[in-house]
Amino acid sequence: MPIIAIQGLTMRFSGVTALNDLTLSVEPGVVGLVGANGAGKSTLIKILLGLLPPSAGTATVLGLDIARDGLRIRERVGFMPEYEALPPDISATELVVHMARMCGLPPTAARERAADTLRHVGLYEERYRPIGGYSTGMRQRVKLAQALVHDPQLVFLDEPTNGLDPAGRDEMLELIHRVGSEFGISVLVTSHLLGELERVCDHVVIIDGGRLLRSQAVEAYTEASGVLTVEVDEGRDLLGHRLYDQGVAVRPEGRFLLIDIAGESTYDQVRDGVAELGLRLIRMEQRRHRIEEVFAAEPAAAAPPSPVGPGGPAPGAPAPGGPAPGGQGGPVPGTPGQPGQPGQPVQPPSQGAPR
Ligand SMILES: Nc1ncnc2c1ncn2[C@@H]1O[C@H](COP(=O)(O)OP(=O)(O)OP(=O)(O)O)[C@@H](O)[C@H]1O
Repeated sequence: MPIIAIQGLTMRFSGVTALNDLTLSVEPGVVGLVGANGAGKSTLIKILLGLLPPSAGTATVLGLDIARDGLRIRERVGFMPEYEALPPDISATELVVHMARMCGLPPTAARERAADTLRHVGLYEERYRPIGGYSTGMRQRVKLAQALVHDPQLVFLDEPTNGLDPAGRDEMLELIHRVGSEFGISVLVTSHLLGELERVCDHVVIIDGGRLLRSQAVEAYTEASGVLTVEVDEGRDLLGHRLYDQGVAVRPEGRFLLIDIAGESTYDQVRDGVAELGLRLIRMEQRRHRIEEVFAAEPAAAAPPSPVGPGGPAPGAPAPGGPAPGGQGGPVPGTPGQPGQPGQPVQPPSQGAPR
């Protein structure tokens, strides 16, 4: 049974349509909800919690109707809001115990659950310090702890990595992964960065302007491409030139050669080339797409690759064709990069982007 089922959900504010006829079904697991700023993510969460009545449409959360069962939904669902309103003068323990009591836990159980939860999020040592002295990363963890303290079946995390440095972001993503895998709690996590959710989610939903763009398993976004990544110990350019002379579409990228697969013969040509040149083959594998490549800007995506060979880029020069396999990826061409942020801000897909 889906944990969230949405049918024709529309939310109009004066002059703004935040959600536009959204229909979506979400199965248990760790699910990413990705969209640019203003795409409608927070509005959707508020509606699903039964806090905001939609202009049109229906939805159920854990089988409960958002129009009738808001209170019961909020008993079973934890919520980590995007914006913080944490009281600076009290400790994490006081706040999280208070939230547990608000959820109906008796005093002793509330204290025990709060201590456990603060340990899980890595705040156990600091739990008696006033929140006002916490770093951004610690405050995000307090927000996560209060969302988990009543042992929900499902948790909504709204931009949990906001404001975190790369190390803090990695730690938060690891925590989110553990919430899903170790605690068995389903997660709906929002982000405006495609790349970071790819690492922790089973499924990613992409919305733009309140409309659904895509909803599918992460593997479906990252399916194998028609490009072969080849790495040799030394002699990358020797091999590249040889393949180019044989009519193979080949281009350098970092220490790799990227080769368009024309069929089984491409593998044979690479293998024969490596053997005849006496090189040591380190890797030959079909490259997988990264989610953000699906949304790469049209002009760059359409640019013809430069071959290795006459007129091609100098060995070692940055090559077109996207991020290095297994890397974090550079900025989408034509958009400003976000220093220190893995993944890309979501770009509305260009006209020709696959859907
Ligand atoms: N209470 C409101 N009154 C008027 N407009 C609103 C209200 N709440 C949200 N909006 C508008 O609805 C649209 C969607 O906002 P929402 O906060 O859901 O987006 P988001 O994807 O969560 O983005 P962000 O991460 O920037 O918050 C935006 O244009 C926003 O300005």
